Amino acid sequence: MDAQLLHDWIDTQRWFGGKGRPWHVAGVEQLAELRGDPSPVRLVVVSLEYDEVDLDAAGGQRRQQEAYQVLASLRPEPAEHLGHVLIGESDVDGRHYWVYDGLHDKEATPLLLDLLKQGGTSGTVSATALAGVARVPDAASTTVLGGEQSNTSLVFGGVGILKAFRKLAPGVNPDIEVHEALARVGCAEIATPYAHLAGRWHVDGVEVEGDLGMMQEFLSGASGGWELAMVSVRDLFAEADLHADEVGGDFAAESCRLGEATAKVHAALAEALPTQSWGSAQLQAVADGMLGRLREAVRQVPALEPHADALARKYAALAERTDPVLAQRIHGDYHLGQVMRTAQGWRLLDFEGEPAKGLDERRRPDSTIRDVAGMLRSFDYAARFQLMDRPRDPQLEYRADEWAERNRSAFCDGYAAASGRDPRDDGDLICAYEADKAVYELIYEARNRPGWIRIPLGAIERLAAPATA
Ligand SMILES: Nc1ncnc2c1ncn2[C@@H]1O[C@H](COP(=O)(O)OP(=O)(O)O)[C@@H](O)[C@H]1O
Ligand SMILES: O=P(O)(O)O[C@H]1O[C@H](CO)[C@@H](O[C@H]2O[C@H](CO)[C@@H](O)[C@H](O)[C@H]2O)[C@H](O)[C@H]1O
Repeated sequence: MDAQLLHDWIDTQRWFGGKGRPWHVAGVEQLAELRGDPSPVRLVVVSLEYDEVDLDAAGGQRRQQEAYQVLASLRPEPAEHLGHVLIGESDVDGRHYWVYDGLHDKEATPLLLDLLKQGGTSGTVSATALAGVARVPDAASTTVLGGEQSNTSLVFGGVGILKAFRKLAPGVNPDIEVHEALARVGCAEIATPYAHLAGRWHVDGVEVEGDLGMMQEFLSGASGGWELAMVSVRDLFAEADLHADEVGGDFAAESCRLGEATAKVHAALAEALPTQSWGSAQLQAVADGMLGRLREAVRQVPALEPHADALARKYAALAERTDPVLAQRIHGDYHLGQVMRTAQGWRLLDFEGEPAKGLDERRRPDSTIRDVAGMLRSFDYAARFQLMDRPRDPQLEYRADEWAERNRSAFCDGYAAASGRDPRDDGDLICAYEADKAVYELIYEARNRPGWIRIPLGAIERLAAPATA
């Protein structure tokens, strides 16, 4: 397939993380042909290389490489209904095709479903079917989820959802690993995993193996945590003379239940996967990592500079802690967009960890306080998001503070009730992890949504301010 065509298409996709940096296609490798003539469907890995040269630890020059998954649906005739997902026209194996993004092609996606349901292999792709996949109907209709996603998710027959990973990495994908481990210990606060896909491709001439996708139970009728929080804040702003606990859409009881569900998942993770006890050396390493991210963020967002010393002191306090910290597998990128409320309770989604981190780092044990801090930051985001496009209004800002505080506190209450340990008792940890998350968000917003930078910057100003008696 034509490399320039793939380049120009990938460069415009929401799931492509390298926008704005020059890069080129280094190779296109076919892993499997799911259907042959006359309209082949091929699962390919596009390897790309960034043009800028980095220095590696030994001072050598190297270029960063990445691999992306594409399901290419090759049609000998143009398909008008797929015009919005056309990759382009290309000559392949001596024939002319219109090439489409097969994950959006309802004639191509059933081939993936068949493979997932049957298990077994096709080319270098292997499918592992788990118990629940039998519930997905054979002739399932497919819907592609819209929205801001780092991957592409397909809903089959309203019963199963397949997340096809776009950016691939050799090794075990944490989302699959964690879902399987949690299902094994009977954790109820997740969507049951149904099947997964792995494949083999080459990096620098060496064959590697990695995960391509996971199918799990589709939580039908569930509502997203972020959307529910938005409704609650909207109701509060509509009656700004009332307190957060007086309006109909009060969210505190849900936040408390979310805290409980979070604590249960943390307990299940500690049961299912290895844990560590961190002493001062490990805490120093964590503080160093946070400091490194802070320095990088100051380089990218100069408005952070005046607060950098104060944040660095919070990280130093973490390293001075004398009590050991239990480290275990955690969610890693926890926020209101990663949880859904079903009729039975909250469910946690997407255990992939922070997309910007490498796979090894994402699989490393960490303090559960990283997740708690992530969700506390998310309550702050939810409270302030609807103030973004309005003229400044001190009354609404006051209400937003109140909403954030009420729900942050309810979440910690729920977490404490279910775990027997109140996260607020670990003030030094919470403070350092919350600051680190806000710094991550600052970089994320600068790259993706510059208009939102005020939210994490405001949090950093508050966290950096000297404590008042
Ligand atoms: N099991 C599920 N049931 C219903 N909806 C889901 C399920 N998993 C994910 N979703 C929906 O898809 C969105 C993106 O899923 P997520 O796993 O976070 O993907 P990504 O890693 O691409 O961000 C979620 O916010 C949710 O709306
Ligand atoms: O869900 P992803 O794994 O893609 O996470 C990334 O994008 C999130 C935004 O969609 C980002 O979350 C930040 O914005 C949220 C509101 O949109 C807010 O609830 C979160 O608290 C805030 O961190 C996330 O950080 C990023 O990794």
